[in-house]
Amino acid sequence: MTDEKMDETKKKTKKTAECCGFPVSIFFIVVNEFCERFSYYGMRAVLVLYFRYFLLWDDDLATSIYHAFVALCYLTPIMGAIIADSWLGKFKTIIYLSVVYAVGQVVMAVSTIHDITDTDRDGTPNNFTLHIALSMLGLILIALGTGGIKPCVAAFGGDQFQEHQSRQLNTFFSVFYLCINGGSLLSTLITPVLRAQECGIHTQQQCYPLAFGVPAALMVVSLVVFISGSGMYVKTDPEGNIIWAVCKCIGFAIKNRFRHRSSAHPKREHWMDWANEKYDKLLIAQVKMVLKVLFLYIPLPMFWTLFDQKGSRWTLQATTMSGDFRAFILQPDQMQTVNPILILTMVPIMDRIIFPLIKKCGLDFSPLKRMTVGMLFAAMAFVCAALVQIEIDKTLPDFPSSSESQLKVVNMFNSSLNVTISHKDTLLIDSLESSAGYVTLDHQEITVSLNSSGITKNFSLIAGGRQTLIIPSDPSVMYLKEDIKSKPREGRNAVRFVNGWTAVLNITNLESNLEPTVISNYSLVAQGTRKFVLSNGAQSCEFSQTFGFGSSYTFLIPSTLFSTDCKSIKAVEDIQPNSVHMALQIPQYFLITTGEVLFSVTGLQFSYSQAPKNMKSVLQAGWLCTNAVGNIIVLIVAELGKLPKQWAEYLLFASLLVAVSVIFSVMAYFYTYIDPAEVEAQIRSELGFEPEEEKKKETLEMEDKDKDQQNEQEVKQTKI
Ligand SMILES: N[C@@H](CC(=O)O)C(=O)NCC(=O)O
Repeated sequence: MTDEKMDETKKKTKKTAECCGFPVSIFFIVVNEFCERFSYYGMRAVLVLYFRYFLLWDDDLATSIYHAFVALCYLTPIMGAIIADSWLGKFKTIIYLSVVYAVGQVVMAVSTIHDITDTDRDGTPNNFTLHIALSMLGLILIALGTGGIKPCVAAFGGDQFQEHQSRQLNTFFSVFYLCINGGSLLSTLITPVLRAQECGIHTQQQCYPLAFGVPAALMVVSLVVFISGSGMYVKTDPEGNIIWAVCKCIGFAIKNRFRHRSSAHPKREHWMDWANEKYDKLLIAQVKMVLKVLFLYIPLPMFWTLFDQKGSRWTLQATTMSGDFRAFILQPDQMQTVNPILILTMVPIMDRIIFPLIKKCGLDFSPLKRMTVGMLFAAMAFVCAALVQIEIDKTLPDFPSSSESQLKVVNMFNSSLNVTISHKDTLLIDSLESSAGYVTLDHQEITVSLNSSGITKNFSLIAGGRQTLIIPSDPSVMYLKEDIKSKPREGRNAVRFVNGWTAVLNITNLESNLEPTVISNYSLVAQGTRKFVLSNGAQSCEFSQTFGFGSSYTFLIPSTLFSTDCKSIKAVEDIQPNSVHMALQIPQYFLITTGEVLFSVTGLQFSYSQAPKNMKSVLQAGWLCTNAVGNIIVLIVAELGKLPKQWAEYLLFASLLVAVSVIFSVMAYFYTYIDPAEVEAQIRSELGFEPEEEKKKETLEMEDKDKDQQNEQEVKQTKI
């Protein structure tokens, strides 16, 4: 026997150090997972904003690239599993791919430094191509790394347990999940705060380098922690190119079945038995086990399709709600942290109280039943989301349809005006006032007549748009300005000013000085009381306004501005602030998280326990792939399924998941749980093999004897 083989045998029989019944090496693995998930979720938390506000992509492109990246992160586990199971083993795969991951995070952080291409020092990069290229390279490396190590880390953790530690193994998967969510919670809270800081060499900008740099540092820490535990791990070696062997075995079975399709050939118990002619019974049995589980996975992506929308659709829903919790203000994207917070509390409650209680009541709550119930919880979460959406819709403005136009009129003239639109609607508007709300018109070509002065003017409105007609102090130069026709993003407030004063004004928060009679572009301001200082160089005054979430205002500045110390400024509300409270999202978060605990934590354990020893990472990868497919479904639905009402889309998803969970429960009913080790041992004994370890020990002893005999012979020969 070679030294290598002897080492391997020793490794497999190695006794690991234990603490409270757990292998000590587990400590390094869970800390590693905590840091890695911090790195991943921290980066993900600010990614869409980076696309939107640094690379200046539009909403659709930013969302699509974001979901494509998430999908890629869950597709690469297949590659990681192949490398681990057939080439490097889990330990080395985790180390090498973590290096790729850390490099990716560093490249990503570098790509966010605007100063590297800001040659004219105006605060915006001058070479977007370089930033885009670097960030795409960074994201690809991150996806390779995070996805590649994902199936290996959980399976590697599982490998650390001996047979007598099966109870601890289940606890390990729960603790593992807690670490994932601990990392995710902290990073989702911290990185948005880091982003909000200002930094830069030449100009101060939102600090994306810090927001991406900290996750990069955590990834390096994760790698160092993992390497530190090196001496303690049980490292099982790869067992050859198992995936290729499985594919060949399946291919042969199909080919052989096809060749013997005539009724003359007796049927076999399982179609994989058609591989009997060429492949050994053990491999065929292992393939059957894996296929049985993979078949069960087919309906699972639908769960992830719903689950992953908490990062997109639900966050957008939160932007139309009020985040004022009195003691603190919650931003729409921070609402996502409710999920990891609930996970951290619910996993222990489920593990310690609910599951033991169910068991005590004599109820059978097997893993597949848990997963089915988990799906139903997720469906209920979407029903809740639909109900909340209906409440929100009641408070949303009626934005125009694509064939309609909406018009508001602002009177900056020094007396009341009768404004007639297209000889039909007549509006009486006082000086420094606006019409009450928007007039909706089903045509775009309009005539506006100011009855007292006899001025008449034709305008062409934007179809599907909202506009304001400004009548300045000289009504003959009245003009149109386009208004926003959706809620301002991220729960902020859109404000603009109409300058009715006689000269140019400088207003804080506005990009440039405001000419007389002109209306400014929108500026976005956050919730709270905001102060605006207006000055003309010689005089200045300030006024304050308290904003909620998602409102839009036009402030009318009168000619008496400085004589009234800004008090005569008139606020016109174009879009009312959000009035439905974000707390209403808590029930849907609670339901989806309960679903996640039942579905995801159980699925992770199930994938590990039902896989043959040499195919554990393969099944972990298969499990993660269901997540990738779920994200791809989100992408497709976002592109194709444009339902007119958001609540209807939520209900559609809920119904689809209920239908899928019924199918899954039928499939689960026919699934028989197995102990892969037992099945393998049974087949080995049927084939006349002895148990693996015994056999190896015997081989070792026999080889030792052989060596002794050889030595004796050599000695004899030398004597002769
Ligand atoms: N609950 C999620 C984390 C989050 O969305 O913040 C989770 O546990 N995901 C599993 C994972 O492996 O990241």
